[in-house]
Amino acid sequence: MTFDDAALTIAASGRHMDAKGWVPATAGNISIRLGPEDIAITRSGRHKGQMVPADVMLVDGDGASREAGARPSYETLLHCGIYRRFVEAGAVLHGHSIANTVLSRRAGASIRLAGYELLKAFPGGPTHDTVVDLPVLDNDQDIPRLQRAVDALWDDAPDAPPGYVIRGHGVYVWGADMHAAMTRLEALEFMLLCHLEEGRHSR
Ligand SMILES: CSCCC(=O)C(=O)COP(=O)(O)O
Ligand SMILES: [Zn+2]
Repeated sequence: MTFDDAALTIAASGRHMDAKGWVPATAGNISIRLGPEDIAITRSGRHKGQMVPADVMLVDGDGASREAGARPSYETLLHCGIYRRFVEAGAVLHGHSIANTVLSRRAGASIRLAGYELLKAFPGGPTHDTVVDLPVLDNDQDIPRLQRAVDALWDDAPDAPPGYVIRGHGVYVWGADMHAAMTRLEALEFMLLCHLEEGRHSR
């Protein structure tokens, strides 16, 4: 994929996430891996509902800007961490939905999703009859330190699902390409909303 194609895809994905209500204010960031050392990613502080291709820039595999003076997403190192760990990851999405924010504030170390048909969007077999324990990490403004915590989690749980939540902050999800990542994010946000609603009605 060329950088121009990636920028178009990322801009369209940002507008889609905004239409869903998952990226309020300037929340969220989005990337596509173009090669071993090239990642197209959203610039910091852009509103995802108004995204155009010029809101996307290039960084290297360590998150360093390839454009003099340009500022990539503050959370770029979290994207790099996913690409470094998972060779199959081709696109990463990060959003701040009400469901992932509220649920993560109440959760312990994970949010258990079980019995949902849409669990098929996650690895583990072509059935709803699986359980996904979505990891929840404490929020941290020190992004290198936060990435170290994510790496420690993956070291301990090599079968962790292709997503995690940062408490009171937002969700990270990835897939082989943008279509796969967005399908997974849509499935996950649907299940989290169901989980939230169930909690509300069982009180
Ligand atoms: C206003 S949201 C706070 C920052 C954040 O969590 C986020 O997702 C957006 O940061 P970026 O630097 O990618 O714009
Ligand atoms: Zn964020």
